[in-house]
Amino acid sequence: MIRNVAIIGLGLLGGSIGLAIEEHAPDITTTGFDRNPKTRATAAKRSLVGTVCDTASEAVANADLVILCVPVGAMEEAAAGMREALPKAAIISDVGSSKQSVGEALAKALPDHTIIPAHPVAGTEQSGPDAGFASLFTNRWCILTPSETASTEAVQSVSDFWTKLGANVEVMDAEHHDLVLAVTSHIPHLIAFTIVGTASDLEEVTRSEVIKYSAGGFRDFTRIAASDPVMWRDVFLSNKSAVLEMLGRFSEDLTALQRAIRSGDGDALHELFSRTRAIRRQVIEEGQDDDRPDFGREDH
Ligand SMILES: NC(=O)c1ccc[n+]([C@@H]2O[C@H](COP(=O)([O-])OP(=O)(O)OC[C@H]3O[C@@H](n4cnc5c(N)ncnc54)[C@H](O)[C@@H]3O)[C@@H](O)[C@H]2O)c1
Ligand SMILES: O=C(O)C(=O)C[C@]1(C(=O)O)C=C[C@@H](O)C=C1
Repeated sequence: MIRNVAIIGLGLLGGSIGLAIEEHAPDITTTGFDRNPKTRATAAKRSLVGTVCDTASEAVANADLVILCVPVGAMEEAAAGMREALPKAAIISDVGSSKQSVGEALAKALPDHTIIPAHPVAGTEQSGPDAGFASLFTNRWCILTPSETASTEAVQSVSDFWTKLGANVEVMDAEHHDLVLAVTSHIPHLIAFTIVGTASDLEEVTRSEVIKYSAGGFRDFTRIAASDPVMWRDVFLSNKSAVLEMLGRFSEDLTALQRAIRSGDGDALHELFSRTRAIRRQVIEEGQDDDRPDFGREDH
């Protein structure tokens, strides 16, 4: 039974977890720490957690669940920094977007603790302590990637915790998670970063034209391409092999499309676009789309 949760990193994810606990599980007490003093001040002002602490050690001292909500590349350092202050029975979890390297980093930093890595597949392009909101995880997947030897009670506790916050929980092998998320999240972001970068580098089209005519598809790409640079740098560096594997497949398919356009093969284009349209319809039918008008969450 989880009663005290410590949240390390009080940005979009950490703040949203704090607010979601307050809304859905107010009997759980929350403490939090962020290494940025300005973030700590905003977190206190917005009451993202019950107590904002000045050190990670203070934040974790009474925790039975510690959730690391820092960029993937900062997980090991953040975990090692609180080692001495951690209660022996505390479960350590995280929200990192890649799982294999984070699981390894946490196990290395805290070899004597129970580690249950997690990835709530929910977010926005916003970051920082002003960006969090309580409903972020409602009806979203949260994927747990425990090692084969992890305690089933600890997996159940973390699963129950995320269910309380409104998420649907799935348990998966970390390697498989990284392959799936490479294609459903990481490469889509890479494509958005690339296309927005390409458009802004064009000599024949002015920057003001790019901004002025960004009403349709490109606008959606600019939202994704506005995502946090530190977070995404770390995602690509930590999920290198799965991203490169999926990028290889993507490049082959792109080359085939290039050939179809060059040779005027309308049937090939029509066949692909019909297939992708059917997938979109399935995504909507299965409730994986929340019909945000421009896929944005500017209203939060
Ligand atoms: N943004 C998303 O859409 C999304 C969705 C799911 C998972 N994630 C994952 O969640 C994690 C956090 O992402 P976010 O969007 O909340 O980022 P964010 O930038 O909003 O927040 C991260 C916070 O961590 C703090 N921090 C960095 N290093 C620290 C350290 N050593 N100790 C204490 N605090 C530290 C930063 O000051 C910052 O406030 C990342 O691992 C990311 O991959 C993000
Ligand atoms: O909706 C968005 O803005 C997101 O990018 C969220 C998104 C995703 O790709 O689905 C981004 C990274 C996370 O690890 C999980 C969720």
